[in-house]
Amino acid sequence: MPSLFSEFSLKGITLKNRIAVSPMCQYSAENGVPNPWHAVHLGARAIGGAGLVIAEATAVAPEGRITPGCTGLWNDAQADAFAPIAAFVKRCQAVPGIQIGHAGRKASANLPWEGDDHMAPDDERAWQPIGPSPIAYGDNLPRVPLAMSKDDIARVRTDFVASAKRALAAGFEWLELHFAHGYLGQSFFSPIANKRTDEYGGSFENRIRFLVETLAAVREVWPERLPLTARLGVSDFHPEGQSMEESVELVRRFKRNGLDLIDVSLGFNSPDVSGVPWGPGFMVPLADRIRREAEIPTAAGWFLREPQQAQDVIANGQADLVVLARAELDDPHWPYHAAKALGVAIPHTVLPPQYAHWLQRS
Ligand SMILES: NC(=O)C1=CN(Cc2ccccc2)CCC1
Repeated sequence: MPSLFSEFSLKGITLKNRIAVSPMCQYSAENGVPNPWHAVHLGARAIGGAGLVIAEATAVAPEGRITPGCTGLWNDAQADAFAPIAAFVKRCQAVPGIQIGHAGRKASANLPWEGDDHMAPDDERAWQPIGPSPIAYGDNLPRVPLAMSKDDIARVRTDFVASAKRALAAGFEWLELHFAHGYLGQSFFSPIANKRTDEYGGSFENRIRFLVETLAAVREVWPERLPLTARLGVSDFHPEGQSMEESVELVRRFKRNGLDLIDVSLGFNSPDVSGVPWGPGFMVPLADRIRREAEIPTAAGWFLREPQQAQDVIANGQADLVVLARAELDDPHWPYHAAKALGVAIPHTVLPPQYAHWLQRS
């Protein structure tokens, strides 16, 4: 049995395979409420055989959305709308996960296919982005964020806690804190975005404070038996970005504060991505390093598409899970097709009986 299709147990949860559907923004919600689009988007990939299906970056507060189309868990109506979606994913023997986050200075943007840029400040849909410092991301996201007060920081931390409780109530069994891609959590860690002179900026200890405090607060309400994870940009591949040494140490602190797995990604704190070594599996070596040096289960993503490539990541012990995004948009049955490609004995068992009993017939 290829290791890509081996089980993975973490706390009280067991994944039937190592394939995770990445949290992918659908920009299809109104007032943050998921709808049939989200049910079919996530449900189709649960049917397709992934072991873990993670719902998109879901805002802990209205101003934490990337765009007006993003989902939220800042109220109970949103949680109620997520419940049948989580239940369906579970019915397909996949684990229902959700990523919660705050877009920080990247918030208040147009949908990617409607500009992918900050909405004009006088756009009736727009709102004021907030962040660690009054420093704009730049390029397509030029708005200068309002520097957060200590009260703002405390409020957003409690928003994360409240959203985690709603995720639990909705039936999610895997929680991922969004601390990557230049959004709020990532930006506090980044020397590029965070120029604060109080205890939330400057030194490494100060720049990780928001992330560690938020993780610790969420851990207190997220059941011990369920995995609490985080997606972290471990590098910006940028001279002014945080070092890998700092990222390894931050993950060690996360682990000490109850993190069960780290999903390794990019920082995206600067529009200058000229240093990023784009290419097949280019983040796998960094995930491998985090896994070994912080001694924590790890998920690896970015440009993973071929079955053998994904199989090698797991078989070589470079990560415990592979996270697929575009590969799963391209093919919701990617796990089934990978099982066939990798010679799994009865590949159709990757699919639910409604499909398998026909596909097993020649
Ligand atoms: N919610 C997220 O984490 C998103 C991540 N993205 C990946 C990405 C970021 C930067 C460049 C390419 C792709 C696209 C937009 C939404």
